[in-house]
Amino acid sequence: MMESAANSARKRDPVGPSVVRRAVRAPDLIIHPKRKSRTIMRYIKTIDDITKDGAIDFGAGYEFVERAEDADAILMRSTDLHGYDLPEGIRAIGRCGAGVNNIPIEEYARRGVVVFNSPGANSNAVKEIVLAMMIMSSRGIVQAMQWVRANADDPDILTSAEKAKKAFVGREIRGKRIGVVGLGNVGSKVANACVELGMDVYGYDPFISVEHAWALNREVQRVGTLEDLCRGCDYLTLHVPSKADTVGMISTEQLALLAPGAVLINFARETIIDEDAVAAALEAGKLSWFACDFATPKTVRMPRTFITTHSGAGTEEAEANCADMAISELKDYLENGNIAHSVNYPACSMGKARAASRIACLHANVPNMIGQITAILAKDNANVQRMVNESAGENAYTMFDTDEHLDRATIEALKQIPSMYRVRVIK
Ligand SMILES: NC(=O)c1ccc[n+]([C@@H]2O[C@H](COP(=O)([O-])OP(=O)(O)OC[C@H]3O[C@@H](n4cnc5c(N)ncnc54)[C@H](O)[C@@H]3O)[C@@H](O)[C@H]2O)c1
Ligand SMILES: O=C(O)CC[C@@H](O)C(=O)O
Repeated sequence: MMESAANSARKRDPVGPSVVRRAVRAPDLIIHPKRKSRTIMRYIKTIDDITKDGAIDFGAGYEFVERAEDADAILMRSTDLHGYDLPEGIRAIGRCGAGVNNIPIEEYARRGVVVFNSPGANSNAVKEIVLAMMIMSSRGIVQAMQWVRANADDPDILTSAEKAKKAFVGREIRGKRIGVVGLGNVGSKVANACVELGMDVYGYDPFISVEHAWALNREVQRVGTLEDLCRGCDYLTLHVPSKADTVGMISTEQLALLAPGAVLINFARETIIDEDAVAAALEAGKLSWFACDFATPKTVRMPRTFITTHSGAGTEEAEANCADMAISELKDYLENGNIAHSVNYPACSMGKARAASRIACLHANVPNMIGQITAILAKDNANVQRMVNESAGENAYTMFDTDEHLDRATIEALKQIPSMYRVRVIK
């Protein structure tokens, strides 16, 4: 399958979604005794334009549907799902991108819906636009271009430009101090690139992963507090997720510590900064420029800003990388129950589902779940080939292969275990 969701839906459904016909649904909730002879189709609902040209490729055995009610999984980008009426049939969500503050991930976990993201898949795109913002706010590039356009009718513009150019004199970034808040996929790349550009680079990330710590250039100096990071910075760039401890983390106190005329760059989320404090710092000249990916009613009214349309990940490469990663995560989960890069369930893999049957249980991370599951299996005299149990925070995942198909009553009994959110009959 290689076509846009809209095209696909149009072909099957010329008069509207109500006539969408379904082939055999994946056996998650219903056991199909004869399913070997029937084709299993899985259905995907897309939300947002996943790629600019609409091309998304799930391969054979998948179809796009218009209505979420008809889908097994959702593939999406930045639409806010808080308050969205998620249909019961949705088992997974693939978020093409890093941030998941637009998805109620804990609520969905308790409904047995696994949410995936695509960590790192767009990080190079963000790094590049952040570097562009640093340079644009250091040199009068945009202003010079505006001057040229405004004076396009001047027959002697070559000479006039020579006189005008002193208004656009800037400064170099080499040798300047930059603070990077958050040293994950984006922040570590920005920090390393700034070292390459000859900057004095400081980083702050109390939760840095081992992988990113290893990837960091040794010249990046790590500091223990946000305040130490901000002190004396000519540039401050933000690369943290939006969550309780990061909302409003850049406010009057942090801005006051920056060097006079510093540049603030926020390509993380609009919530990370206190907008009133940033506006005041711009008015007072404490900040020379504010570059930001989020056009809010307040940011668009601030002086000396470069504001983009949440375009940090807006490259063909990043869109394709994010879609590829999210699609392969969704497919492995729908077909085999394996979980990689989930933001609300633990990673878990048992490889391809090859035994007669594979069952996945999504449940709370509470004592005696495995005991209750195995007791029910014992009653059915089921022989378990392999079983894996993983947990992450409040949620846990138990997956097992059996020699024979479990009967319907056994599946029902598993579903009735208290704190069991969902039971999937994958095969
Ligand atoms: N503008 C865009 O288009 C765009 C694109 C990608 C990511 N983003 C945003 O940027 C964020 C970062 O992206 P990423 O891919 O680097 O994510 P990531 O998860 O790889 O990195 C985030 C880093 O922030 C660190 N962190 C968490 N809480 C922190 C805190 N209180 N103080 C300091 N560091 C903290 C984490 O330890 C982690 O290393 C995303 O969550 C998203 O909101 C925006
Ligand atoms: O989907 C996008 O365009 C932006 C995604 C970006 O904000 C992210 O968090 O990865």
